[in-house]
Amino acid sequence: MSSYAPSSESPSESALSKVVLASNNAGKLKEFSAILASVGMRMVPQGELGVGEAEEPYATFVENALTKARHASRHTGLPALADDSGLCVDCLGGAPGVYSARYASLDGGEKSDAANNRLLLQTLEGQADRSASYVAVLVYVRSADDPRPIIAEGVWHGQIALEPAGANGFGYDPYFYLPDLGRTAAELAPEEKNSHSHRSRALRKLLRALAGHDES
Ligand SMILES: O=c1nc[nH]c2c1ncn2[C@H]1C[C@H](O)[C@@H](COP(=O)(O)OP(=O)(O)OP(=O)(O)O)O1
Ligand SMILES: [Mg+2]
Repeated sequence: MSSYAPSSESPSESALSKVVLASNNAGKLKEFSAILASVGMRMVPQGELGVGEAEEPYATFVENALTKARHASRHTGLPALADDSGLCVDCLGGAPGVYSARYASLDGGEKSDAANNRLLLQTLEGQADRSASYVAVLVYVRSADDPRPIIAEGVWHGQIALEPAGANGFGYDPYFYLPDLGRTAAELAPEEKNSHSHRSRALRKLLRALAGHDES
């Protein structure tokens, strides 16, 4: 099937279906496509267009997301949307934060969700304050050198659980406990996670900003 919308679809659909989603994370891609589908939109994952990973050398989510978006746009000639996200733990001063994907590997371990979760649990052993937030910063560029990127941030507060629970989601989700919901993010159905998550909050803000952008 073509990645591009047929001309019979709405203007927003045909415009956004020519946007590259600048991520190779299968968990993020699933969440983005479900949220976008719920508002009748789709974007093309960069992998479908042969775009590989961008470097993420910066200490802020926004700079990394901007670099990923510019990279995907440069390689495809299309507008691009990127997500840089992570888990910020209060008693660790916001770590692992932008380094969440590399948390264990920066400590000599492997680069995997399992190793990251093991290190997190070990680091928080005996810690009473286990409050944490997921943060997602999304950046949209119309071209690789767009001088006016659109930026949106979403935050989701929770607690780091003592034991993992649930098999949905990805990354730190089995340990990200939501006191209000009484479950971890990995115990939520995908549509429940998408109605609460940092990523969905940021994406809804971004879509609103995008809709109003050319008028402002
Ligand atoms: O909803 C989430 N549920 C669980 N974990 C999450 C979530 N959101 C971010 N995270 C964690 C996973 C990874 O350790 C890091 C993102 O790192 P980040 O560099 O943005 O993504 P990535 O390298 O996996 O994919 P890509 O850069 O291609 O988008 O934060
Ligand atoms: Mg990454």
